[in-house]
Amino acid sequence: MRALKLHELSLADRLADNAVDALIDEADLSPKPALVDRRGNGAHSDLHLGLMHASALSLWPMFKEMAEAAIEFGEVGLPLREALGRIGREGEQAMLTTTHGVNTHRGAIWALGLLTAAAVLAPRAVTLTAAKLALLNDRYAPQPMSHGAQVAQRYGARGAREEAQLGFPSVVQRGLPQLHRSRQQNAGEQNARLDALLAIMTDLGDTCVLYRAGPEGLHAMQTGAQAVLDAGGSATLAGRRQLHELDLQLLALNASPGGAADLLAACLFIDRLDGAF
Ligand SMILES: CC(C)(COP(=O)(O)OP(=O)(O)OC[C@H]1O[C@@H](n2cnc3c(N)ncnc32)[C@H](O[C@H]2O[C@H](COP(=O)(O)OP(=O)(O)OP(=O)(O)O)[C@@H](O)[C@H]2O)[C@@H]1O)[C@@H](O)C(=O)NCCC(=O)NCCS
Ligand SMILES: Nc1ncnc2[nH]cnc12
Repeated sequence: MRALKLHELSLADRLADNAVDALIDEADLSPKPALVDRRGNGAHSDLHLGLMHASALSLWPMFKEMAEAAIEFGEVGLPLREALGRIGREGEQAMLTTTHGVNTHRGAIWALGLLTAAAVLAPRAVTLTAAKLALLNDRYAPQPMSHGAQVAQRYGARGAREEAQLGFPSVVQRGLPQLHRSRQQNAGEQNARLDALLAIMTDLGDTCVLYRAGPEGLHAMQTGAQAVLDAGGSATLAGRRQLHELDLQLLALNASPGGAADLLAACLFIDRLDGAF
């Protein structure tokens, strides 16, 4: 049978491929501090790499449906926002069925879902358009006392919702510039991605870390990530030593930067967007 060429796939197909590839590349990237990677489960007892892959693949139809909804509605507005909310909730159910109830990618569904729709509407202004969608209030969204909501109440933390509503500052101001800088310095692609993750961690109010390890854990994540970059980044021996220290410290605190991992996937998605059009 003749293989399909890239341009014969629909835009929705290509964006769904891009989103799932970003999730798989994030999961595979190693060594990530306290996160699931090729080495092991990090700070998680209920996650492993195979589950992260299965979860990512289970989300492909959801990302395609989100892109198709954006094509159908054609503009930022409440009808599209509420369609994305419904599709996202169904996607979460598909994820939970695949993982037998483990939350692998809730934050990623939110961030990459908004970015996928935004990439259809305004490929040159993706984060701004995603922010406009995130600012609209989905009347059908349940208001559970999520981990994010609990730490927002306890510490006044800015979580996944605000990150999107502000246009993903951790991605635009930290992750993507570091990814490009490290590539320019010939760090190698895997080291450049690790550096991008670390740059996101230096400033993020990651509600996963706050929920599991409180402000002490968040401080350890932010200062430890900065120390790796200050030592020269993941491509250098001194940076690798600091990265190992950070891994040990976060594991001891049970502090998994799951929010930062999702935002690295968002970086990789945006970085590859040119190839999807
Ligand atoms: C608006 C929502 C994002 C809901 O947000 P909220 O903060 O209320 O809910 P949470 O359930 O806490 O999920 C937010 C997830 O976002 C990631 N995250 C954390 N901090 C940030 C941040 N500062 N910026 C961006 N993203 C962030 C994070 O996801 C990752 O961690 C997950 C594991 O977390 P958790 O469940 O807490 O897990 P553990 O500690 O491991 O649990 P136990 O071991 O104790 O069991 C993992 O999934 C990563 O993805 C946060 O978890 C949005 O979700 C929403 O409204 N959804 C409804 C439907 C919808 O509209 N969908 C999208 C349409 S486009
Ligand atoms: N690699 C990873 N490990 C743990 N939690 C995550 N959430 C998203 N990616 C993750």
